[in-house]
Amino acid sequence: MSMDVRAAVAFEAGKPLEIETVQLEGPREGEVLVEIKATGLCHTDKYTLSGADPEGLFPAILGHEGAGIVVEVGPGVRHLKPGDHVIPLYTPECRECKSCLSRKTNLCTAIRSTQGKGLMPDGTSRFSFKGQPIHHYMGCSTFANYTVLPEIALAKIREDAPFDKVCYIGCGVTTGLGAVLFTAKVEAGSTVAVFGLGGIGLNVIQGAKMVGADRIIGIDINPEREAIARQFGMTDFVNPKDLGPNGDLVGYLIELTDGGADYTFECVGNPTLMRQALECAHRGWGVSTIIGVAGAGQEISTRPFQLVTGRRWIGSAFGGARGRTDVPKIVDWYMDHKINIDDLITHKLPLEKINEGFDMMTRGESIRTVVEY
Ligand SMILES: NC(=O)C1=CN([C@@H]2O[C@H](COP(=O)(O)OP(=O)(O)OC[C@H]3O[C@@H](n4cnc5c(N)ncnc54)[C@H](O)[C@@H]3O)[C@@H](O)[C@H]2O)C=CC1
Ligand SMILES: N[C@@H](CCC(=O)N[C@@H](CSC=O)C(=O)NCC(=O)O)C(=O)O
Ligand SMILES: [Zn+2]
Ligand SMILES: [Zn+2]
Repeated sequence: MSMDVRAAVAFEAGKPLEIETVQLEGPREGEVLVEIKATGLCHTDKYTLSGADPEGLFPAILGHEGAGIVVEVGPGVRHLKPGDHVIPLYTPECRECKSCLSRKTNLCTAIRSTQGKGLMPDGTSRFSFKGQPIHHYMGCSTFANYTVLPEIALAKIREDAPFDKVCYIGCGVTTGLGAVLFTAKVEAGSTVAVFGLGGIGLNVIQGAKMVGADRIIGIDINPEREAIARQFGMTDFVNPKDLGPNGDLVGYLIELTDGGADYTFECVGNPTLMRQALECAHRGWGVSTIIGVAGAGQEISTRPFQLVTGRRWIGSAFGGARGRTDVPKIVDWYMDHKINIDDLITHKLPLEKINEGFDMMTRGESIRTVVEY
């Protein structure tokens, strides 16, 4: 049986999303139908819509930062029931695959190949429009008021958590906090440099403050980001534009930190900044974590000497978090006022105005926009 749902459809790269009524089939074996109550707009959605994502497929229903309620479960679903509150996981946690069992990574491989093709694990799509299939996106497709996901791609959360806030835990909050806590494992007393103070970078700052970093340096070309970053724990702000057209950002940061930062994070998706973030990490022990997603064909480079002399270059997806295990805990942190989400959600829109949310992101006016259904 299929149902009508409201969705913002990405028909073509580089074109605005179009609000349409599309058809959604019910859940099959191991799948769950979820009513999405709210979704955040992440830079990654904009990146894929732009056409820069080598895995980008069209038409598709984008969105991967949602929260909602289970409506129906398919055969074989063991851990969820109608009425449960959930957060969709673009990084699932099956607890059975080689990656999950390794305990070395959060990158569950159980359904990654079909997810990357915009399909459910059985190789088909549940969405269609005028009889033609529409691709799923990152296994989530939260820009629709109902969606279907595999059970292993849903974190069950407490029922008193507000959807319009905790949806952000579905990507940005977990990515930023997790990169500090689970990937880099920043210690108290550290010096941290954060490149890019958007929806991800501000959560890196929040995480660094949480673990007791002494000094937290924020780097952004948007001067509007200074005040909010200071509110979240940034101690020093650097606008690379203030250094002039030939400014030496790396040299400036090394001097500012007496030899380099213990930990640096790239939260923009710009290979030049990735190099700068590595090179301003401290000789001998500095760790630089790439979070930003770069466009198709882009590559990173540095002199191998930078690594020979003890800097380490690592990356983090979904903050290294194991979604079904860690996301409910992060929801608890929010409910216990241990983390601040409210001040990062700067705008709320109905689905019909979703393109305005992306326009504000492009102009640097919003941190996170949330669409409430
Ligand atoms: N690895 C992962 O798991 C995830 C990666 N991402 C990626 O993280 C990146 C950031 O995402 P959001 O914070 O949502 O984006 P955003 O658009 O909210 O923030 C980007 C920030 O970077 C700043 N910026 C742009 N160019 C800059 C430059 N040359 N120097 C310094 N600052 C600059 C902007 O002013 C803005 O404040 C994106 O590439 C996104 O795709 C997002 C979520 C998860
Ligand atoms: N599809 C892109 C890469 C996109 C990417 O790196 N995604 C991140 C999450 S970004 C969230 O906002 C991620 O978790 N990647 C791991 C994964 O398995 O996709 C490309 O092909 O370059
Ligand atoms: Zn995201
Ligand atoms: Zn797995």
